[in-house]
This record gives sequence, structure tokens and C-alpha cells, in this order.
Amino acid sequence: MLVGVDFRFGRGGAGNPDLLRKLGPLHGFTVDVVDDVHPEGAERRVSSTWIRELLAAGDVVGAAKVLGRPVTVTGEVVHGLKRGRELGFPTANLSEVIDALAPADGIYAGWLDDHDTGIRHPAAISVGTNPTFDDVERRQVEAHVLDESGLDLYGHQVTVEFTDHLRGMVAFEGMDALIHQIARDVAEARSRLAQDERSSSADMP
Ligand SMILES: Cc1cc2nc3c(=O)[nH]c(=O)nc-3n(C[C@H](O)[C@H](O)[C@H](O)COP(=O)(O)O)c2cc1C
Ligand SMILES: Nc1ncnc2c1ncn2[C@@H]1O[C@H](COP(=O)(O)OP(=O)(O)O)[C@@H](O)[C@H]1O
Repeated sequence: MLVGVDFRFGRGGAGNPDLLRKLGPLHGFTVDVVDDVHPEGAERRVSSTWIRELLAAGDVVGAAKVLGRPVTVTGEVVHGLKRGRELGFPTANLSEVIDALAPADGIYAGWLDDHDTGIRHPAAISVGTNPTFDDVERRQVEAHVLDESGLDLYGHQVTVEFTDHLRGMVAFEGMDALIHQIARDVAEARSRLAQDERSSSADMP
């Protein structure tokens, strides 16, 4: 059994790791107690509560530090409402993601890893219900691959990785305002991802 140092069980939380250790040999299990983990320089210990708080604030940089890995969601690319191509920005829509650690509604820079081709594409990512329109019920994760228009990603298994939060989700008055803003997001994502690439190659041995 693997438990944290502050693990409690039983009535009123009277059981603690010491008691578990005593009970182990009587019932045929062994006990490992794990110390709190702190991200470098942090007072607060790593916990799922903390990670959820950061994700709810769209802070994917902070969440990645606490998780010890980037924030990602994985799913299959499914058909959406075919509006992306009309806007000039087709977006690969992810199927309902299981075990999702999706960050708050908003717009992000990141990467789309295509498991079927092994290609890692730079992307501008949208999370939410696209409130400019009133016909999207389910929260969606959708990614526009930068500088591409001829991809066919339907049916592919992909992982979307979030590296930077760009802004919150906005209900625009019309399509033109939305298109205008997406073009700015794409430019912003391009420059953030260029920095991300530089810093991750600087980490290489
Ligand atoms: C970079 C980016 C930013 C977006 N920002 C918004 C937004 O602020 N408000 C909104 O309603 N939809 C936003 N969207 C989502 C679009 O409305 C959505 O991609 C479009 O309707 C296409 O949907 P479809 O894939 O179902 O065809 C954004 C999409 C991208 C790629
Ligand atoms: N640059 C791109 N980024 C994402 N998807 C692209 C891109 N170019 C082509 N596609 C294809 O277009 C589809 C998305 O187009 P879109 O009009 O948004 O349709 P849907 O509403 O079905 O998502 C993707 O699933 C993918 O197959």
C-alpha cells in the first residue's frame, strides 16, 4: 500500500500510517509512506487540488511545473460544425476526452502531436463552447495547426499540449471580429512557440 505521510483512515480519521504499518503484517500487506513533494522553490506541496486550481485559472505554465510535465489532453479528431474552414481557420476537434485535465475555457498556444503520423505541429488552441455562436453545447478542445490548410486529421489520435495561456474565451458580436482576433491569436501563438522551442532545445544536453 502506498500512502502519503498525512494519510488518515477509519472512524474520525483515527488511523494513520504508523497504525497501517502495524496492521500490514497481520493482514498480509506492506506499507510504503511517501513524503510530501514540493516543486522547486515552492512552499506548497504538490496536490491534485493545487493542480485543479491552476488549471481553473488557465495557468498552464504553473500547472506544468506542479505536475512535472506539460498539461495535455488526448483524444480522437472528430467532425465539428465545419465552421472552422469558413472562418479561414480549420480546427481539429477532439472527441470527448476521458481523464481530461483540460484547462479553463480560453485560448492557448501549444502543440498538436499526431500519433498516426508522429508529427508535432505548432497550434493555436481553443477550449470552450464557442459563445460567439449559440449552437455548441459541449465544451470542446479544438486546435488550429499554424500555417497549414490541407491536413486531414479526422480519425487520428492526437495529444494537444498547452504551453501558454493567451486570453479568455469571448462572445464576439459577429464573425468578422472573431476572424480578426483569431488571426492575432495565431500570430501570438507563433511567437510564443518559437520561444518555447528555443528554450526546450536549450535544455537538451
Ligand atoms: C485561436 C482560436 C481562437 C478562438 N477564439 C474564440 C473566441 O474568442 N470566441 C468564440 O466563440 N470562439 C473562438 N474560437 C472557436 C471558433 O468559434 C471555432 O473554432 C469555430 O467555430 C469552428 O468550429 P468547428 O471546428 O466546430 O467548425 C477560437 C478558435 C481558435 C482556433
Ligand atoms: N491547419 C489545420 N488545422 C487543423 N485542422 C486542419 C487544418 N487544415 C486542415 N484541417 C482539417 O480540417 C478539419 C477541421 O476543419 P473544420 O472546418 O474546423 O471542420 P470541423 O468542424 O469538422 O472541425 C480538421 O479535422 C482537419 O482534418
